[in-house]
Amino acid sequence: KWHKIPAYGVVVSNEDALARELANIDEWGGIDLFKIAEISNNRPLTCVVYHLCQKRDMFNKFKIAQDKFLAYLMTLEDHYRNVPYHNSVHASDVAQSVHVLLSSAALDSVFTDLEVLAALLASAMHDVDHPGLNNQYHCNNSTELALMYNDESVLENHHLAVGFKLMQQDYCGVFDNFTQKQWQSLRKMVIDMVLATDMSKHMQLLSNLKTMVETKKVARSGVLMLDNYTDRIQVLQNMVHCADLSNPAKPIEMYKQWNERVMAEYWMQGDVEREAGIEISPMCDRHNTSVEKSQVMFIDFVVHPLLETWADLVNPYAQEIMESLANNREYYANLMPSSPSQTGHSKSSDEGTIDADSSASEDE
Ligand SMILES: COc1ccccc1COc1cc(C2=NN(C3CCCCCC3)C(=O)C2(C)C)ccc1OC
Ligand SMILES: [Zn+2]
Repeated sequence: KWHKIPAYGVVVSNEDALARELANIDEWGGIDLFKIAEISNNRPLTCVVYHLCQKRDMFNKFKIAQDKFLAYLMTLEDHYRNVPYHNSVHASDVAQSVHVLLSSAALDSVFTDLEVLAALLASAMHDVDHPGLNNQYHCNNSTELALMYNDESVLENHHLAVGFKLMQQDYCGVFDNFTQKQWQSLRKMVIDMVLATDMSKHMQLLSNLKTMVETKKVARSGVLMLDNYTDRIQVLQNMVHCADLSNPAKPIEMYKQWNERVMAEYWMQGDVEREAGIEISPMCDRHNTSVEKSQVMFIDFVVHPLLETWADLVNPYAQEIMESLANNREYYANLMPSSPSQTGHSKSSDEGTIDADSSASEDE
């Protein structure tokens, strides 16, 4: 018997409320993923990604069986853990943020449908089965995962292995109608994007993006011209990376919730390390972290440099994102004990800086 698929993929008590929450899905910060998690019985990833694929007509373009795609999304979502930050709400946030970045006028018709599908799929699976303990923890303790992946992008390799393994299950045969060429291209792009979410690759990614901005070719219509795989995948990798680090550029109420969650997860890791009598990772010690200072430094040394470069690439179509980031930085700078908020992005005081390159190997 043909089972009717619910409008948003998931059976919900109040479909109208879900429809309302999803109405502004095309806008930056336009939807509240926490509310969507509540309404969808904690299936934000399934309903957001299913809805985005419907809006982008992916099922017809690639002859994807909707029931199998839904089964895959549900199984993928089931394999996100109930950790404070790296759960399926974060993945749904990254997917929606990528959807908005992809829709930038500077990227109009730049990417193929296959590349768009790959970016959405990479976002959906990019943190699956995240244990709430970062790469540095796994490497320091030679955990099973660190041994499996020889300390190299340990979590990111694991997210990919789990995300693709789940597709092998026959009821998740999402890409049965793909040609071998399509499948291999999709798989390679998803792998390249998810591996690029490893924070230890941040400086390399940012430097590639800066080079692209300096050498960018723009058509008369104002859209970017990307004529080889290296350039195309670098823009896609940076897009997913920007989405992954976009919390500080979202409406303050949502940003504050993400901040509480990421601190909770880091402090839990610090508790595990303290219990085990091992060195507590930076930012993970609940007894001496300045929440506001962490945010200002995260923005000044990691998020602003990245989003500013992205804004240059798609100029002028990311001004709203940059304004939101600047407002949110002031919010936390004003909350910082003692120092009045500084204007602009001056170097923070000499208590050391965050070098995403060195310490970042610890994360994601
Ligand atoms: C240095 O910032 C922090 C330290 C500890 C707690 C919070 C912060 C600031 O707030 C956020 C941070 C992250 C992340 N930071 N990093 C790493 C951390 C190590 C230092 C340098 C590289 C960046 C990550 O990998 C993720 C993406 C998970 C994500 C959301 C945040 O806020 C909503
Ligand atoms: Zn992530």
